[in-house]
Amino acid sequence: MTLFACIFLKDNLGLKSGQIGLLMVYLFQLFDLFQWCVVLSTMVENLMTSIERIVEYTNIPSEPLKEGKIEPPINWPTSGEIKFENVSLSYDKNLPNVLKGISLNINSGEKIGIVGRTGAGKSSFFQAIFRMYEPKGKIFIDGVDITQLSLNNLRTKLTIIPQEPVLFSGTLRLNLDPFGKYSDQEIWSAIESVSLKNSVQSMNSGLDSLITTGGTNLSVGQKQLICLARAILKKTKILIIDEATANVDYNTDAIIQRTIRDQFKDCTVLTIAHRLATVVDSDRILCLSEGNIINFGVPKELLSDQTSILYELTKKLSPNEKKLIFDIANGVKKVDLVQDHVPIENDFAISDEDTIIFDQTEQI
Ligand SMILES: Nc1ncnc2c1ncn2[C@@H]1O[C@H](COP(=O)(O)OP(=O)(O)OP(=O)(O)O)[C@@H](O)[C@H]1O
Repeated sequence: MTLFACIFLKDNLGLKSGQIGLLMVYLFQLFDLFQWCVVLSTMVENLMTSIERIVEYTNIPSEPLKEGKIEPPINWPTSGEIKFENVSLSYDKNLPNVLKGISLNINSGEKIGIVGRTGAGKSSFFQAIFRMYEPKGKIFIDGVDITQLSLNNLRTKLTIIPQEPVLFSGTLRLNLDPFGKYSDQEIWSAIESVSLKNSVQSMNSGLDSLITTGGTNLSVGQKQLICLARAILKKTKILIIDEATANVDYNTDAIIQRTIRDQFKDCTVLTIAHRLATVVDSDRILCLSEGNIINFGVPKELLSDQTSILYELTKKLSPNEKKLIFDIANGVKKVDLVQDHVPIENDFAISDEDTIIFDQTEQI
């Protein structure tokens, strides 16, 4: 438009050809500049959401991590017994209780599966143990009332493997041992326990290989195995698993379960799982519904009771899956029921930058 105006009005405006050329050059540069301004303003707008989030987070009152009424004994907990006495939990004082007066005893070293329909209160049960929200009633671990402990003392003594594995951008070593507490030998031993030793050894940088933010260069199963290695290193007397294997295939689930059985033999392990095969070989199953305990017993007995929640949950399964659940509960070894897995070692490859690149097929 400007070009045509210049050509047709050249004489009227008294412009020379050279001036028109110069005008066009500046005009094109200006277009680029405008485009770049639009790109930058959109980027700023997008990035401002991060600032908004930071401001929001800084306004959240921090938890009093160090304030506690009692100090636990050194090395607490040594046996991992858990006792709930009339425990209720509500997410806000204006909201109804999601755990309604729960009382139970979990013995030292017991493996407990927690099942129930969605919204039954399974995760809330864990929230109460970690005091993410303050529960009413009393929770004892090895005889110590955890509601009287500082959050720091409580949470450093428990380990959780959450549904979404948490990995940081940084080295593999940092992800396994963020506080630099363990020797290389201990870290390697944990890596070996989760079948990652050969893969990590084959990397140029070994433990110093890089993991991208959130572990985006790993599959879900691989991230879970790294989280499991981290839990093995920390090795607390109580391990809590919140649907950690919900998004992995049966074989990876079997590897994780087998590793947990081997490595946490003497620990109390509480596991929430929607996949019944994951928990039906537990010592006891806790069945929750609407924040109440409906059944708490040995899987085999619960499955023979047609009124139990566990039996009810098997009704939705295919005949093969149902048979698998009953077989496991009747003592057929779970690891024998899944196909041999493809070793995870095959899935690793290393780029020139020493970043760990995994096959994204999640076939471990
Ligand atoms: N942060 C929260 N704020 C308010 N209510 C919540 C919150 N988290 C959970 N709830 C409520 O607490 C109840 C129990 O939820 P919870 O997450 O413990 O159930 P769940 O058995 O773990 O379910 P799912 O299997 O779907 O994870 C539900 O009614 C839910 O709506």
